[in-house]
Amino acid sequence: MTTLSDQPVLALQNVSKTFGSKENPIYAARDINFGLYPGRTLALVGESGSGKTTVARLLMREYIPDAGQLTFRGAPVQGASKASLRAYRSAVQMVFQDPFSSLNPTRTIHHHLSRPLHLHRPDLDRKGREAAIIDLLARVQLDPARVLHKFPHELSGGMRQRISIARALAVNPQVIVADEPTSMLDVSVRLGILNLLNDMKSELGLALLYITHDIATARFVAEDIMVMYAGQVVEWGDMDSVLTNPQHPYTRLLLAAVPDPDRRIDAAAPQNELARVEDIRAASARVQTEVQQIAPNHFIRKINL
Ligand SMILES: Nc1ncnc2c1ncn2[C@@H]1O[C@H](COP(=O)(O)OP(=O)(O)OP(=O)(O)O)[C@@H](O)[C@H]1O
Repeated sequence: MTTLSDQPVLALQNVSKTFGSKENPIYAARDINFGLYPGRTLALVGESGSGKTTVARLLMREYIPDAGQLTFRGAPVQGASKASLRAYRSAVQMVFQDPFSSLNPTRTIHHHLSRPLHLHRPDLDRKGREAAIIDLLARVQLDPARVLHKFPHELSGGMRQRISIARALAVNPQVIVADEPTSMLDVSVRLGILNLLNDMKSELGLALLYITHDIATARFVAEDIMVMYAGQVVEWGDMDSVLTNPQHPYTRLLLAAVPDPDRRIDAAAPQNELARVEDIRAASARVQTEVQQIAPNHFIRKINL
C-alpha cells in the first residue's frame, strides 16, 4: 500500500538553462519551479521547441543548470557525494520517445533487463536476477517465453516500449521521466502504454513526469499539468482546473487545437472550421506578442497553423 507524501521526491527550484552565445542566447528553460510527488503524474505540455526535453535532461543530470537547483528528497543534488549521486541515478529513470533507438539492436531482451539488475541490484544473485526479470516482464504484461531471447527488431513498437519501461523499473526507481513515450507508437497500442504508466504510478507509488505536446494523453495520465512556452512555464495547476478554466492564452491555444470527438460534422462545418483556425491564429499571434513583451530577447518559435 503506497501513501501519498506531501514532500516532493524531486524538485526544480528556479532552474534556468541557456544555450547559444551571449549575443544570441536561447533561453531553453527559464526560472522553472516544480516538484514531483510519489503516486502522482505531472504532465509537462508544450509545442516543439518549448523546452520540455531540456527540462528532462536537467532532471537526468545530462545538463547542469546555469542557475537554480535540483533537490532530491529535500537535499541539493549539485555537490552531493558520489554515493548520493549513484542513488540519484538509480532513483530517476527515463523512458524515451523512440524505444528502438534506446535499445541495443545487437543484444537480446534478456540482456537489456539483466544488465541494470546486475549494476544496480547487487543484493540479487543470478537466480534472484532471473526471478526479477520474470517479475518485470509480468509487470509490463509481456510473456517471458515470447520475448526474452528475442532482439529488439523482432518485437513490435508497443512491446519495445514495454521493455523500455521494464528496464527503467529494474532498478527500483522513485521517479520516471517519460518523454513523449507514445508519440512514435501506433495509435492502437498507445492506450496500453498509458494504462501501464498509470498502473506503475498507483501500484509502485512512483512520481512521474509525463512530457508531451498532446493534451489529450496528458489528461489521461496526469493529475497536474504545467504548460511551457518558449522556455517558460506559463500555466500550471491541477489538470481539471487548468483544462476547464485555462488562464493563459497559450493554454487556450493548445486546447483549441485538440480535436473534439463530440463535434458533429454538418453543412456549416467548413465555415466553422475556418473560423476556428482564424481564432487559433489570432490567439497564436497574441501569445507571441505577449511573450515578446515579457522577454524581448526570448527565443520565439513561430507556431505555424
Ligand atoms: N544542446 C542544445 N544546444 C543548443 N540549443 C539547444 C540545445 N538543446 C535544446 N536547444 C534549444 O532549446 C530550445 C528548447 O528545446 P527542447 O528540445 O528542450 O524543446 P522541446 O519542447 O523538447 O521540443 P521537442 O518536442 O521538439 O523535443 C529549442 O530552441 C532548442 O533548439
